[in-house]
Amino acid sequence: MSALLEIRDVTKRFGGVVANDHVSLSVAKGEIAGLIGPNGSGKTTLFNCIAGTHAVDSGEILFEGKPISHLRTAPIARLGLVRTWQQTRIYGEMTAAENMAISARETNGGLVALLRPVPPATIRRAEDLLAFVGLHEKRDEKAGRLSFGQQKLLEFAMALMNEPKLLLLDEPTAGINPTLINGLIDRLRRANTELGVTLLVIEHNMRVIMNLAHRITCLAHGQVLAEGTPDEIRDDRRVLDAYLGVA
Ligand SMILES: Nc1ncnc2c1ncn2[C@@H]1O[C@H](COP(=O)(O)OP(=O)(O)OP(=O)(O)O)[C@@H](O)[C@H]1O
Repeated sequence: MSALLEIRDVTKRFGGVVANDHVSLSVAKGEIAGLIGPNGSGKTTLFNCIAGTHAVDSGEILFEGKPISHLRTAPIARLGLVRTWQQTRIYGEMTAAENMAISARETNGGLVALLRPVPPATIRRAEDLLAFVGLHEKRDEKAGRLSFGQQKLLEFAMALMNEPKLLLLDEPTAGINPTLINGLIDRLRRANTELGVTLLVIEHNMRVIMNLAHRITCLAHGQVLAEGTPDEIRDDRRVLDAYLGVA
């Protein structure tokens, strides 16, 4: 598998805090990669650097072989690299279907595009994706009335609207009840196998990430501590120590 995303020696500081300290990692096209590490180890900062929210202090980030570290969020999203957030970002007063339509437009022309009628192809894709995440029956319900787990599924469907090549998911299962978690894992896997979306997933739930990821990178103190298959990471003493605060 060729590298879709390559992070080369990236450092990001906030004043005296080195949040990412010479981090290198790559995500192959077609894989589900996991990113783990104790609180404050630099996972979200790395996502922000990749997605263009933060400028890196040094190092380089390549997407499909092209440098993207100088680009902002919107142009990066247009290249097919999209992220989701720990907190859901949906419009509660709009219906699920309207949220889907808006997410298609936000990366394709800004708020001005909202004034234009929704193209039939967008409506069809929104319907298909709502069905894909199991929310088709809720399409006309206000998004703010959906359960938290359903809102996360809606947000996932919204992220798929623009046919991302790489989706960065920040704690997709946080706050979701165990029954819905299994459904979400299934949808993430199917997005990977059926829709061809490569995934890079930050996850604190070890059961989820060990189950889902093909390969896992563990950060500690802003640095890459370990990298390997779920089995290798599970058996790595350094990873356990980092979580116990020993490393
Ligand atoms: N905007 C910011 N300004 C100042 N310091 C920051 C900022 N963002 C992150 N940090 C610091 O950078 C370090 C890494 O934080 P980051 O949020 O990336 O870790 P994390 O692994 O995502 O943590 P968590 O698992 O708790 O979300 C922490 O010391 C944090 O306090």
